[in-house]
Amino acid sequence: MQSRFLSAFEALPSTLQTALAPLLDDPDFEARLSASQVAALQQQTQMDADTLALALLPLAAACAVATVSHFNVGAIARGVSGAWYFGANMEFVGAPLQQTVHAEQSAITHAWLCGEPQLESITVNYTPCGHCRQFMNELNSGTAIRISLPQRAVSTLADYLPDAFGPRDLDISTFLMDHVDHGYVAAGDELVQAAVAAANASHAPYSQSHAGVALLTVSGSIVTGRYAENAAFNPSFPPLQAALVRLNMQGGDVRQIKRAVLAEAENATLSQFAATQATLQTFGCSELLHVTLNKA
Ligand SMILES: O=c1ccn([C@H]2C[C@H](O)[C@@H](CO)O2)c(=O)[nH]1
Ligand SMILES: [Zn+2]
Repeated sequence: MQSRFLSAFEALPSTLQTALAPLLDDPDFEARLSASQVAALQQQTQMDADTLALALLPLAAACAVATVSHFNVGAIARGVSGAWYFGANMEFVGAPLQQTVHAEQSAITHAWLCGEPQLESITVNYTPCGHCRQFMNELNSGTAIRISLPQRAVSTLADYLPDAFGPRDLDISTFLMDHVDHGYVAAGDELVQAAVAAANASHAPYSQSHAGVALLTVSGSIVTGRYAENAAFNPSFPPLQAALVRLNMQGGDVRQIKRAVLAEAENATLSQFAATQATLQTFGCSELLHVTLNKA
């Protein structure tokens, strides 16, 4: 079992420990559960889905990298496919606080990067902040997404974010997690192509400044992240942060990043380059290639 899970695992109810042990003992456990794994856990523990998700939260929170606040937030995004995706907050020493990843953003991005088409629920160990409520309002599940918290009745985003401002106010009809392919191409190696694929699936309906990041780790694996814009602009989630979420969920560490590629649409209004470069430098990575995307 990955060391980050050890103490949280030991504090779980014993029936849940028994049911989870084979999954967590897999060294390649990527902090997500397939629909059949969720069904098996429910069957073995006799817990309903909301109870099980709440019980699993300490494991999600154990993925937090809270080097500034030491406040671990965990979230579990539950997809319509039946799969569940862990998320946790990430803080970056040496970078501005604005680069922080919230647990809800982490779980949602994790689900999106794994190809989940839509979310049904999100379970979190603290009440979602205003920024996360706004971030969630970009989703294709709209304000119907269920929000489950410890010792609180399950409500929807509509309850947590009344009188919401969202994509529809700007006449946008493509929502976060909708399947898109922007059809860009660029020449380059495998890492470049991974960044191109990420940009092609990015959500930038407000600026059309589609962007994707690909990271190469010291162990040779590639992790990608897609840019996700928000109707209120500031809660937009940068492509580097998305890749860092995936890296963290896979058990990786920002200090393992060897080389990075940022792929951005040609003549875009916005650029992620300076921010991406600055944040990567705080991890000791100075190898960032900037690739321009053209329509095929
Ligand atoms: O909704 C919230 C509120 C806060 N945090 C994180 C951000 C930061 O890392 C820490 C302190 O705010 O908690 C979340 O992950 N989600
Ligand atoms: Zn938040």
